[in-house]
Amino acid sequence: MLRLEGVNVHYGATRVLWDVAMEVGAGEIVAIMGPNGSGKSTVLKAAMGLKKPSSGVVSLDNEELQNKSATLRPKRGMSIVLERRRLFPRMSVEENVMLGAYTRKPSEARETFRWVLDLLPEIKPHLNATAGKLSGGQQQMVAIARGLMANPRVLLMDEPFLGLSPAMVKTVCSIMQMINERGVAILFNEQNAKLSFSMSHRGYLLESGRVVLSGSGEEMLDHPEVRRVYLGIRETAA
Ligand SMILES: Nc1ncnc2c1ncn2[C@@H]1O[C@H](COP(=O)(O)OP(=O)(O)OP(=O)(O)O)[C@@H](O)[C@H]1O
Repeated sequence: MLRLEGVNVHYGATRVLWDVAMEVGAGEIVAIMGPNGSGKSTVLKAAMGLKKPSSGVVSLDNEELQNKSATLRPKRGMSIVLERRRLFPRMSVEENVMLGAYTRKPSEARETFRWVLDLLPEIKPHLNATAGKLSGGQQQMVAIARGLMANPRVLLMDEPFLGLSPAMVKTVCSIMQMINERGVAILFNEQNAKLSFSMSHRGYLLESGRVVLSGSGEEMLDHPEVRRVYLGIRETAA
């Protein structure tokens, strides 16, 4: 459904993505893993239309979107949960969540809001609280709720586990699986190889702006390069 083909991105004269090709099928969880600065966030921004590729194709269900405005994506079924949550700290939780529905009719938005609260009951008691007062984990849930308000078929998540406690990582991980079980495909990025690939159907390894490896989550975890460089496992000779 979501496809990137030959995507190149520059920041000024610096090229940061090199012919990136990726695909997210309906109902999949797909991870982009790679070290700091490898271009993971830029891939998501290019997919969402927040950074225009210098060349290449971004398509959703075969409709090319790379030259269209970012505001079309939510209407087509794409939504993003941005890194470090990017909430409006002085607005209430409910106001922040409802911002995710800016392209929807009020009646549809109300219905999705009920669905979102069903899925994320943890935020219910905080709806009137100021978003900036919540813990990091709670804020991440609010950000996810806001992303879901567009009723996406594909949800992009930029470093969803950044700065969370191990317990909260587990919670967010199971929320992502729950969202996925409701039929929403997820493309997310994360620096931890074990976490990325153990919870995804497929994964990509990005290094210096290039896709250097791809495969099922299991294949990625078993790959000698991933094991050696990212999992720190030294193979012993037989
Ligand atoms: N707005 C920008 N202007 C100039 N260069 C940028 C900008 N945003 C990112 N870059 C550069 O592009 C490259 C890729 O950055 P990106 O944030 O996509 O990587 P990342 O893999 O997501 O890294 P991290 O895990 O640290 O978030 C880096 O070299 C970064 O310095």
